[in-house]
Amino acid sequence: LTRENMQRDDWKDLEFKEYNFCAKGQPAEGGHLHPLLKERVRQQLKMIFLQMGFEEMPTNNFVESSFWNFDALFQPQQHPARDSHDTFFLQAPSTTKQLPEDYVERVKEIHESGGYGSRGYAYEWKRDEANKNLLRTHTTAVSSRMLYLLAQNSFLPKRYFSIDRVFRNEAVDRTHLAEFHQIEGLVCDRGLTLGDLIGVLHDFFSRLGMENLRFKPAYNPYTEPSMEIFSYHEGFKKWVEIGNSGIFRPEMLRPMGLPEDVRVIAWGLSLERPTMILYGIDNIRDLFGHKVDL
Ligand SMILES: COC[C@@H]1[C@H](c2ccc(C#Cc3ccccc3)cc2)[C@@H]2CN(C(=O)Nc3ccc(OC4CC4)cc3)C[C@@H](O)[C@@H](O)CN12
Repeated sequence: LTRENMQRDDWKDLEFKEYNFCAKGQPAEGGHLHPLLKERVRQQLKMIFLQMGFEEMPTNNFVESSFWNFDALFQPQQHPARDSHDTFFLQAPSTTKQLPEDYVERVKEIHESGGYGSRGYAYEWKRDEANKNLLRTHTTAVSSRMLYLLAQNSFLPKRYFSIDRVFRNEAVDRTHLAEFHQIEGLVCDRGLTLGDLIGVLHDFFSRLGMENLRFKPAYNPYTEPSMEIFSYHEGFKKWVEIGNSGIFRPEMLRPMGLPEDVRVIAWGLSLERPTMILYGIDNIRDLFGHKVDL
């Protein structure tokens, strides 16, 4: 039935089948409680950090330079996470302008030939690569900015946290979208050890109702040692991975100008995973409400 034969009235002698009032409508995609649900879990986590004496980091810049997101973290320029299959690079503005030049020089040095006891990566570090703007792939980019600032004045012990959106250029599926909220905590002080990291993890996760933790050796380019964190979930009767953690490497901290005996312990988890588990949601799309047709 076209608009023309509607206008020409010749629809009157056409045969129509009975209208089916029982036809199913379009499926109503994902519920829309999620911003409130996630916001409630986010506020609970913020309260936990504040009660533990942590200050919130300023995370209102989704756009970051590769320098702060990768190079400052001693993540080599040929690392796979840095290619456009895993990272959203910006076309405009494609490059960052202002970087602290003296610090950039020390970062170039530590990547190319090491220093402070490190061998470095022995490759030619390129400024153009560091200048590329991207959507931050982790809130650890904000942590590196905050630690650099800490080193600019006379060092004082600090506890920082952040809970904000991060972006990964990855295939989306039922439980993974191209973005999620990362939760990150860090403690910066003289002489911190792995024991302090394990202790602060027990303190933090016990406030989320997760008591018996287990730790597994892991790898991150910017932490050594690194540990995956597991907690036994009574409901599922199995060990659930609840986050990742580690001690930031000297190759990241020393070029910033932090004193040799200063250590930084840090950990991270996502906001979506706990929200899904705490509220029994099994499709991450219900949490975001994105109409992503796969
Ligand atoms: C690309 O995906 C990364 C994300 C996200 C993640 C992983 C690592 C970090 C980090 C870090 C880090 C490490 C060292 C120094 C600084 C930051 C942050 C987020 C979660 C981290 N994970 C995660 O959140 N799991 C989780 C957390 C809480 C929880 O609570 C329930 C009530 C019981 C349940 C589950 C672990 C896995 O889900 C993992 O498969 C997915 N991970």
